[in-house]
Amino acid sequence: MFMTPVVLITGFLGAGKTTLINQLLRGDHGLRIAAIVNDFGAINIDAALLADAADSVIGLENGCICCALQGDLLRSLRLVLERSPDLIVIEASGGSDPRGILEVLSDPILTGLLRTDAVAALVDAEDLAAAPQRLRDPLWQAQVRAADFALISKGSLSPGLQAQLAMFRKPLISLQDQGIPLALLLGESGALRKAPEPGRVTADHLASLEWESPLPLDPEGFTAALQEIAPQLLRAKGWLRFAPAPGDLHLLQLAGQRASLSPAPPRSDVTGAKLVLIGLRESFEPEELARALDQSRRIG
Ligand SMILES: Nc1nc2c(ncn2[C@@H]2O[C@H](COP(=O)(O)OP(=O)(O)OP(=O)(O)O)[C@@H](O)[C@H]2O)c(=O)[nH]1
Repeated sequence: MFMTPVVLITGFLGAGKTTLINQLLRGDHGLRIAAIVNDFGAINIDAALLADAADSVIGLENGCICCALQGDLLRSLRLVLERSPDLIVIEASGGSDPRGILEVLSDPILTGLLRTDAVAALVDAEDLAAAPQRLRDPLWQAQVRAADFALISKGSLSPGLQAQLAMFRKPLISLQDQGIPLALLLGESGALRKAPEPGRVTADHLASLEWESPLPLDPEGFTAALQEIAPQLLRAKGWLRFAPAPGDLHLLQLAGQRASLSPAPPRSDVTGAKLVLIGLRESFEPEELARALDQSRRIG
């Protein structure tokens, strides 16, 4: 009997999971791929970024599919299976411990319907170089430990970091040098799998804020606000319009040290701005962040 293969993509905030899945969906493999994505914040940005490329996309927001949303994930999987895709890709939020998701995938209700083919962890080379303490983050470690292999994004790891990562005993694949390992992602990595250690790490050390503006922003005010708040942020993403040309929608991406704005396809639900900001709880001040961003609404 055919069992639908499932690929789980995990990795820390901003490591490149959505980017990888987009490339996978658009690849020249002829497969009908369904995607299930889970954003850390309440605004479902990843689902929108993948919507054009997948056979079907289900976005699960406002919670984590490794714990609070386990039931939603199970329902989504059953819904997606009705469409008989060739492959299901699940993007775990950067705040998930993949063990909770693997638990759902082995739920007896799904027995005989799907099989977990690959668990890949994205490892952000830029982020590790700038913040090597990430290697000690229990959530980051849980994501790498649960994976069959690690995909290194955003450049190469220094020899020192490579040696530290080697302690996790996972095959390391450089996306920059080796490209996307389609064979591993599409079915040949099951042999690498070992049962994950029991337990679950939570994302209690992370905090998030959803910030919206009904009005377009002042570009200079926004740039100044972003510079001011950047030290508190691990990740920010969302859509923006600026006052001089409110017809143009922009996608903001901030991951680690890098921020970018790019043109985004039209959306009628964003008249000004819709952003999700994520940081470490110990240094994350939502009121302060909102106050700084509110300033960028003031034009002139
Ligand atoms: N230079 C470079 N940038 C990348 C690469 N992969 C992703 N990015 C950029 O990193 C940012 C975050 O990428 P995403 O794919 O959204 O990361 P993510 O892991 O899905 O993020 P979350 O779901 O928010 O945790 C975006 O600005 C991407 O364009 C890469 O291999 N190289």
